Amino acid sequence: MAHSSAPLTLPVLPLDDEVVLPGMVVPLDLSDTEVRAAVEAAQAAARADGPSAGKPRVLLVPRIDGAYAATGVLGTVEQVGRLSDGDPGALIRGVTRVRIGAGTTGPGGALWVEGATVEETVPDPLPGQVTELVKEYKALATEWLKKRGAWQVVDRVQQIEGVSALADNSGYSPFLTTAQKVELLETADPVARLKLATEHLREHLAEQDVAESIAKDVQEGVDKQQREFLLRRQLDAVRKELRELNGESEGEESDDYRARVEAADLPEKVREAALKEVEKLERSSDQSPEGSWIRTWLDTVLELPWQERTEDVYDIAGARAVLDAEHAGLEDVKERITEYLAVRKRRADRGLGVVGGRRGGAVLALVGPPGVGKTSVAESVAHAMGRKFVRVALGGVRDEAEIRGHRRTYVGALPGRIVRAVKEAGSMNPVVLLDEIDKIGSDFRGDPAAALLEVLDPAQNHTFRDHYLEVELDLSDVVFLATANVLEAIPEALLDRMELVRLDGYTEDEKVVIARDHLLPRQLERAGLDAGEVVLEESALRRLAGEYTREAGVRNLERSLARLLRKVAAQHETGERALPFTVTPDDLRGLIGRPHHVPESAQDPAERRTSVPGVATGLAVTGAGGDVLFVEASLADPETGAAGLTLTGQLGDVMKESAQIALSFLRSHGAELELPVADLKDRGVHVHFPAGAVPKDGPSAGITLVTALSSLLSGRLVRTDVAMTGEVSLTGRVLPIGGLKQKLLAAHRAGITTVVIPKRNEPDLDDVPAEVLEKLEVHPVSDVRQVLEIALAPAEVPVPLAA
Ligand SMILES: Nc1ncnc2c1ncn2[C@@H]1O[C@H](COP(=O)(O)OP(=O)(O)OP(=O)(O)O)[C@@H](O)[C@H]1O
Repeated sequence: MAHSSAPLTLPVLPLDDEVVLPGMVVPLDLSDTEVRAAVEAAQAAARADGPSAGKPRVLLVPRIDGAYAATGVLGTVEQVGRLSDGDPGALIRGVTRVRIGAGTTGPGGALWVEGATVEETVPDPLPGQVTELVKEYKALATEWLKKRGAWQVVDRVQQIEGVSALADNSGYSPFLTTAQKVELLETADPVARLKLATEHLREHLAEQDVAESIAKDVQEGVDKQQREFLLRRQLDAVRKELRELNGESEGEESDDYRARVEAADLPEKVREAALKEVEKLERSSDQSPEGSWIRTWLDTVLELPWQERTEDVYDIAGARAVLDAEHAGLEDVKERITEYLAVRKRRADRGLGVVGGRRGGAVLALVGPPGVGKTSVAESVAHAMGRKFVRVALGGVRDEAEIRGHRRTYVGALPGRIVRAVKEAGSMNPVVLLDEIDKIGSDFRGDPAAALLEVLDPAQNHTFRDHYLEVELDLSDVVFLATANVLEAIPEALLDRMELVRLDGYTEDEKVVIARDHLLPRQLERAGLDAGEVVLEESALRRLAGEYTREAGVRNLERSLARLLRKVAAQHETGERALPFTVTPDDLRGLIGRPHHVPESAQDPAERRTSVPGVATGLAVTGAGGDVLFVEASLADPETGAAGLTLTGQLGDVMKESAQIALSFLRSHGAELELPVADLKDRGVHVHFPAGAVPKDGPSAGITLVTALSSLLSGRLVRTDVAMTGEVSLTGRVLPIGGLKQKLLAAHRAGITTVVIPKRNEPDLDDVPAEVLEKLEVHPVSDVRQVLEIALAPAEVPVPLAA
């Protein structure tokens, strides 16, 4: 509430861009003529009024853009003197609002106006809202003052009583604009004025909060940057000193990836990707893990032979000569490889790509037992083509990432083996041997075979994408070869893409030639002996192959030769032996000990495996090539033994079933064969396949099982010199089997002279080397009864039946 009263006439003191509210005390500069005129007029008026007049009075009126406000403040001149800067000044106190009326210019140039003081009324007692308002204003003002560190003023503000005085105190606030202050001046109602003042204060505090938090953020950012900058400077200094200590020159640290990428001969897309990484690297700090990932990646990319390729030698006759020079025998294999090279050459001549698609024969797979020369034949292919050779061992690979790489985000990520192989080769068109492709597995980590399919597929492999590398790699010029021990274990889809080349193993004659022409010269060199210093008689080599080793390949033969030569070299060094030295079969024992493999037929009859009824000799193919395998059968005591069929020796399901079939056949047909099959009724049968640690499977032991059981029941021995292979049906038919060549080679190695084979395998005999067939009496049969006739020794031989 406010109303005007008591007319006054006072000299106007104009305030430019300044507002004084009642209660405020302000110093004013008297060197300003208008101010001085007003003050002097007020002083003169006071003097004229005599001693009771009180302090001189002026009317403080804000003047904005030359226009006076409608309300002013009556001010008393408290003091006249000097201001802090030495100018004459007056201290004026605002007292009360005055509404301005008409004006005239008076003595001394001062403007005199008439006015009426504005009376204010504040409700008493204060309504709750107003008390709250007072509290709020005081709280906000306190907060603001504290922020500015104006602690001494806080108490004064807290002590101000009266709504009007409190509101007018805000006139001191430096953040209020002149217009806002004029508004406060012209708001006569104290409660409304306090509301206004509170709002301004609240707004200002809020603005300040925002500004502060921005400032804080900015400051923190600046601090961090500064810290990082300083640390980097220190790091650089330390590095420099280290380099100096190590005698390196500046910049030798080949961190300059950008220059390296720019200088490298990279395909356009790869260069783009690499430069992108360089940018990332430049942005990242030296120590960040990302930086080190990027460097490893860039190193890999820079080391790949993107534009390197070797010139192909497409001289087919020359290639054949290389193959012949490096390997003895293996006629079929060399033939097949020569054809493969010839087709490649013709297609290359016509500008055609590699033969692709299913069964396209893009990949030659060399299949055969260990040590038959698969790896070394593959290496010869590379020689023959004039290409680099790299071997990728796949045995035991179960993780797709091994082939295709780990994503870069993975800790310790690496490119896959294919990319590593290309890097190792140093050319984009090497011969890559996928070794032991039959030994890849698959599990929850994905299917490596599927990744390999992509690698081998000519339709896809020109844009092979390794997860780590992320840029495409063209594998279409790579010649892929594969090796495997067993065909059955190669994943079907892969098998589909391969052209198989079989290496079944060597005959003794072939081994002798290989040993003489290839293994011996190599091992002589390894032992530091000159060619011709140690010579092995052919019969010595033959015994070495036949009695000291029993294998499809020549790996152990090579080892035995190495052992022998080391021994001779040592003897020569100690003066025990003069060189040159020709090794005869009789020298072997003294040099490398007793032979490990004596043929069954050469054993003392009582020592032979087949010296008791119930044991027959079978032929099998394992991962190590063909082998002879015995089958032992026994009958349990009716009193103590368990009934039924017991099988031991790590058998697969198919083999177990063929044991059931053999037993069922004898149960139903035994009587015709004059076998005491009644024994089978209540006595348990146990069949065991020795070499129990080697897993065995397949149906080809069928006729061996029937023979062993028949021998057991009849008490007739199985002939020691006979071995057999064939599946048997419930009616006694003999069904064909696989791996005939390997089996016959094994039989020959073991000193077997008679073999029984399924009639339907007769055509396979063409693959068996003539020298082996010459030494073997082969009986093709179609019925198991024929087998028994051949294999069981005559009944007259008196042997006690083992219970
Ligand atoms: N026909 C051959 N002529 C000359 N050397 C041979 C012949 N066959 C094998 N070799 C030699 O026998 C050794 C064994 O061969 P290699 O390592 O290539 O066998 P592999 O079949 O690859 O065996 P694995 O399946 O265990 O890898 C090699 O030193 C190889 O040179």
